Amino acid sequence: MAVGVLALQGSFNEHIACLRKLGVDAVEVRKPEQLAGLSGLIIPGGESTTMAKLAEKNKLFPALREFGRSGKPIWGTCAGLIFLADRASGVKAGGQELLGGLDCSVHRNFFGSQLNSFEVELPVPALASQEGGSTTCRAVFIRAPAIFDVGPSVDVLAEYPLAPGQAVEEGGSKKKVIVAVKQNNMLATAFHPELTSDLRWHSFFLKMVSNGEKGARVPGAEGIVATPADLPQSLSQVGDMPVFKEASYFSLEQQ
Ligand SMILES: NC(=O)CC[C@H](N)C(=O)O
Repeated sequence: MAVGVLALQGSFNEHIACLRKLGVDAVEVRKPEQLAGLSGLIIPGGESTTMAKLAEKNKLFPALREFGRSGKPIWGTCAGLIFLADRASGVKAGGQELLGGLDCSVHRNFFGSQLNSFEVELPVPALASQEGGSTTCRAVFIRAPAIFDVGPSVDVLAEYPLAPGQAVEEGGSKKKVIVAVKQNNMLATAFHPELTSDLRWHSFFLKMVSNGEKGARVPGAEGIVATPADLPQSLSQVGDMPVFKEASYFSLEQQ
């Protein structure tokens, strides 16, 4: 079983490393013909407008759409989520091409700029019930999008309760937004599991791939998502990952 990672720009190397840690053949995809023979595809985070331009330049859109239509699993993280969405707001002037297929409305930069990037311990009960382990995962949000609404065949796997006064681009009255979903053969997360050592999202996706997933619902996804009432305890902001602390420590030492 080989899984492709769209390798036009963004965090494709990190996804490939996670797949290899799980013993899966990972293939970099830059051209339409490289999709042949793959059982699943990851579209990484990065910058969705740039990624769309590069995909267009490499004539990838028809082959990517065909890949999704054939029922093969596709997982989009962050920019990859925007790519998969049927509807996107907050896009750059002139718009951007979307792959589509995922029945949701996404705001491209909901949480703001790079300076508004953050990490949280995010409640992920549906993931934990399938993969075991903690009922939260460390979620890294970098210039992250958010999902405002989803169609009836979409399972919501995680929600983010907005902190009071949290700076957002749109929808200031919202109490929570959706940050992880699954619809048939499509999985999407607004955050970056590939930047943490928790491999459960990759393992979750690989189960979709090995099941040749076409339309399964996530057992129990409905009604077990965290509510805003869980916020103080379960959604506390966490500090930078140790790797970031070390990097700043070394750069201070060298000055
Ligand atoms: N980390 C990310 O992938 C950020 C995505 C970014 N908001 C975009 O427009 O593509």
